[in-house]
Amino acid sequence: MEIASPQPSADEGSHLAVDIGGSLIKLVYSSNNSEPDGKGKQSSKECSGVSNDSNDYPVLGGRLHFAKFETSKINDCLEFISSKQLHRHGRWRHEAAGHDKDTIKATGGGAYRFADLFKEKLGVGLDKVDEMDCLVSGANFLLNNAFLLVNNCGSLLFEGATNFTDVKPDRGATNFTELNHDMGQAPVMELSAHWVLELYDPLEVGVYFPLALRVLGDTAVHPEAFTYINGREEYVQIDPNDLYPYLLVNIGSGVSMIKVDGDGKFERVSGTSVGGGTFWGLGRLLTNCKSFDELLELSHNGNNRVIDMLVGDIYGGTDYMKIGLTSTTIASSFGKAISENKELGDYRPEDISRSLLRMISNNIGQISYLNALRFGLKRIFFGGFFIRGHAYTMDTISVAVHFWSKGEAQAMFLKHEGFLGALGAFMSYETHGIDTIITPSS
Ligand SMILES: Nc1ncnc2c1ncn2[C@@H]1O[C@H](COP(=O)(O)OP(=O)(O)O)[C@@H](O)[C@H]1O
Ligand SMILES: CC(C)(COP(=O)(O)O)[C@@H](O)C(=O)NCCC(=O)O
Repeated sequence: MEIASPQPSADEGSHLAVDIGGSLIKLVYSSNNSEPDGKGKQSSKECSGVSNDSNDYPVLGGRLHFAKFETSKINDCLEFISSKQLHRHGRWRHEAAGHDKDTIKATGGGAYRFADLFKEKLGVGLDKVDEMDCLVSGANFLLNNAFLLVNNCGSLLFEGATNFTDVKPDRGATNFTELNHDMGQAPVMELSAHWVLELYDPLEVGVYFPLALRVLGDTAVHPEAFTYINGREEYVQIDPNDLYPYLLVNIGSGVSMIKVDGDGKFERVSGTSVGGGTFWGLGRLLTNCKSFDELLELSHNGNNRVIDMLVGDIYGGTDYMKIGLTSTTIASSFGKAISENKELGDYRPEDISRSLLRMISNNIGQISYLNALRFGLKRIFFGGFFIRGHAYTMDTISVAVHFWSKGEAQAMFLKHEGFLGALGAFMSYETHGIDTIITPSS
């Protein structure tokens, strides 16, 4: 039976795309209003029964919204779509254009698995888009557009920053001109691109909320890729003329490694079944954690050396430098568990979580490096929700890539890590509206 839904308001979603993976459902949808989601209406966080976290991304002429749900809670996701009428807008647009398409773009295995459920509950069909195509087009879009911003120094305007003193003065303060700071009006200032990169980090957006980006002269999307070295995120300026080839490693439930040579030009060159599903699945069994976040949180206070067998454990506390191994290098993940007379309950869940996270991240880093080496690729971009911007995960992956490649290959992480597929599906609409969203009105 179809879920009864309220009438949509004029300014809400105009397109919706879904990526239904083994673990999570990702939604990308646009709205025509430039107000942040939740202002005067129900935000995705507030929507009852919805266990998602979401963020939205203010772009010119509208907003792109990102939300995720556990795949096992698909009904919550359907309720969310219905409550916001996200499935209606694309359809109206199609109808207005003379195409009667009662479909929404969908990728991931769930586009097949749940097609009947979408039809039954929402009355829409799923127009399936290939998962690898979507990952690549989503990644290419983000990586290419980040550069446009970098290239447009001096032509950007921010409106609505409530307090300029909140803006970090040590970061490019000399590079902006305050154009208008009348208390009665929204302050407007001109910024250099570098400065915007810092300001526009979604992690910091809350500080400047409500913030709208207005661009004079060119497209603007915030930067996407960053390296994670010694605990520091460094944004990377990527020249679209020098973007390809690269290796895209998507760490979802499983891991896909894709060599990308251009728009729509790619080959899935490798993969591994030891990925995010392994960490969450094995971790849940071993620690009795109730959520992925709890398992990840546990790892913060864990010590992997309690369970991992180190080179020093085997070599009586000394290094094995002849082959480049220090005494603290992990010789065997979880190896200590065989040599001690201990049961699972004797180990702290924190230590188990830490060892597991380290083992899986390190393994993915090494396989990625080998595939980069195989094809002579210098850049590896990591996406997928396993990463979750988590310091230890990114650090382990970076160290694994750096250690083996001796700095020849660079590991980079994508800010919209888990939304590549959904974004790619969104962009597969013939008129997805992204151009109107990010192109400044004259
Ligand atoms: N809230 C969450 N619930 C479950 N898994 C999560 C969550 N956040 C991150 N993850 C991790 O992300 C992985 C899924 O990543 P994702 O890119 O969405 O892949 P998929 O498309 O296979 O669902 C999970 O296997 C898990 O390791
Ligand atoms: C089958 C998949 C493409 C599905 O994508 P996911 O839902 O995991 O994001 C992925 O799980 C995968 O690439 N697994 C690894 C399979 C292998 O190469 O061994």
